[in-house]
Amino acid sequence: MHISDHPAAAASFFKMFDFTHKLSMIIDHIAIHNNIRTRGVTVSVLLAVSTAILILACNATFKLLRYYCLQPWALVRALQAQGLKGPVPRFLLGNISQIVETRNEMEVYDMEIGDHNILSRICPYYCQWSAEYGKTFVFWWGTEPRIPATDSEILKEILFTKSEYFGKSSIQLKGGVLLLGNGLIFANGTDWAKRRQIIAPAFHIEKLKEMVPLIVNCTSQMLRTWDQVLKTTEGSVEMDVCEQFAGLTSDVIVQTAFGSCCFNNGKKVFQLLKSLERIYTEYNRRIWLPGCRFLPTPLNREASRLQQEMQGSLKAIIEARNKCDNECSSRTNDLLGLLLAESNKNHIYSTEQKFGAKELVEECRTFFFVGHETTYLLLTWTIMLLALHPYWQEQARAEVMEVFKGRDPQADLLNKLKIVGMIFNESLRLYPPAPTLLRTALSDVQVGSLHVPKGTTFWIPILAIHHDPTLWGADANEFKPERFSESLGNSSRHLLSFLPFSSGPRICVGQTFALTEAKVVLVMLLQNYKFWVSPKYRHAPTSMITLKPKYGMPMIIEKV
Ligand code: HEM
Repeated sequence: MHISDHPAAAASFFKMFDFTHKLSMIIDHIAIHNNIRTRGVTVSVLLAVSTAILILACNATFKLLRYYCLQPWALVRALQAQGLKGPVPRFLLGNISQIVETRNEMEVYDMEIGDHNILSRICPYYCQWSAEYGKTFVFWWGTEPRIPATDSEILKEILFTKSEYFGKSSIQLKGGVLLLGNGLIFANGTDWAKRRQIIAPAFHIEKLKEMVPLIVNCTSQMLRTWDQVLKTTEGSVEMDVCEQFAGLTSDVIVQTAFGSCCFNNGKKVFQLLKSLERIYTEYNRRIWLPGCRFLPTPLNREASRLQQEMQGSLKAIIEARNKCDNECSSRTNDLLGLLLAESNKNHIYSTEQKFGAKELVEECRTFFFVGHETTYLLLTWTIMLLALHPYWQEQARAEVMEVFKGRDPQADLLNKLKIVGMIFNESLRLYPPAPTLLRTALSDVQVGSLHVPKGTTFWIPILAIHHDPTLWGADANEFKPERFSESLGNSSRHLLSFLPFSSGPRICVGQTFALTEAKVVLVMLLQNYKFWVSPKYRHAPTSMITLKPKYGMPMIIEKV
């Protein structure tokens, strides 16, 4: 256990240091008056240091004991007293080992291509436990109790009516910060409200419209390279579209959110994120005891080196943007422009709400990750579904041809794409890029008939909700875009059955950005190419933070 792993222990260390100093001065005073000295080192110093070490050790032990034993034990009792059952947790690990083992077992095999019943593969532990204990049970992620929430009335309370009682826990922060950064996505309370207020204007619909030509430009560059490859082959080519879309969406987020002067450093950040993702995957395959991540193992050392390089590249982006020429400074309303303006302000906010250089770096890191990862996955799964369903591929192409008549996509016409919208919704339902959500009670709160103690987390399995036959019908695992023929607002179906972007005040801030980008790219793809699934494709969806195809998405591509 490292001292920095536990902020409270770190604080007590510094208090103790101060205390040692004062104690040593008092004892020194007594020692000098009584003439007690041993080889130049006063007895007082030795006495004070050993007393301080003892007190420090007791204090830290008590805090660790409270954090890892007493608090979880109190939570177990409070939840059990209300009749909540669940799998038996192990000391410190909770049910992590069962989760990791069942997931690894399922991933040994590939699925049939065209089989969209992926819940039992992605969340096998949930299927097993919900069959055994019913809809509401409790399992443990380390020392954090997690209660699945799928009922719409409960979801309404967590995400809307009582959302202020919920936030992100320190365990979630520790798990995700490696990739996602400690930005808006992990903030709580007034800190979250302040950050959201600064960031939201960058995603205003009018701002997004200005970004469409930039997205068209980035997509054209990708398609030019595809055309060049196609010229050298006999009319068709095989390509891993997952890799292609990852590159494209990273170019788009750098250009639209950070400015063109950041391009090279932006590329570097994405390479580093890719390496960090490999490490994160490796971390998730193992079972970790608290503090293990601070041991100097080769994996931990590599993670720390990459983290440092990442901080360096992000700082370079911020410096470059600060010095940037007119091209960038005219776009002060993009994401980085807004963040820089905020951090350059003379702050009237309390230290807690301060938006300084550190916050700026972390926020940029969040946007680098979430700004491209989820959108390239939406595009990847959508192309797979269209390749498997030529009827819908043709319907979508016909609509695109009718609306744009072969021209580049324009912002004002994008909302005329009804069929394309239905296809994206159905793709987000079957393959939600963010398959689960977590909401931790920041104080005691009543939810439905449950008294939820502070520290309890609701685990919202978006994937399970989206595949639930009681909500979506017996054909819930089939690709049927016609389900979304009514607009979502008019649909009689409960809004909380479809949560790809979450809902309530913490709904994805980049939702419209992502859908605008995805539409522009899909329009340009359908105008130019036809898609078939390659015989090399292995259907093996896997989930770490996001839901992705384990072995990429090789596709056969042909000119229209
Ligand atoms: C298909 C694409 C996307 C999907 C499916 C998606 C999904 C989500 C979900 C489910 C959440 C809630 C997470 C939670 O509360 O734990 C979320 C939050 C967030 N998303 Fe997205 N997202 C997408 C694209 C984007 C893009 C393009 C950006 C930015 C450019 C973005 C930025 C964010 C941020 C900053 C949050 C945190 C919001 C807050 O807590 O106030 N997302 N997203």
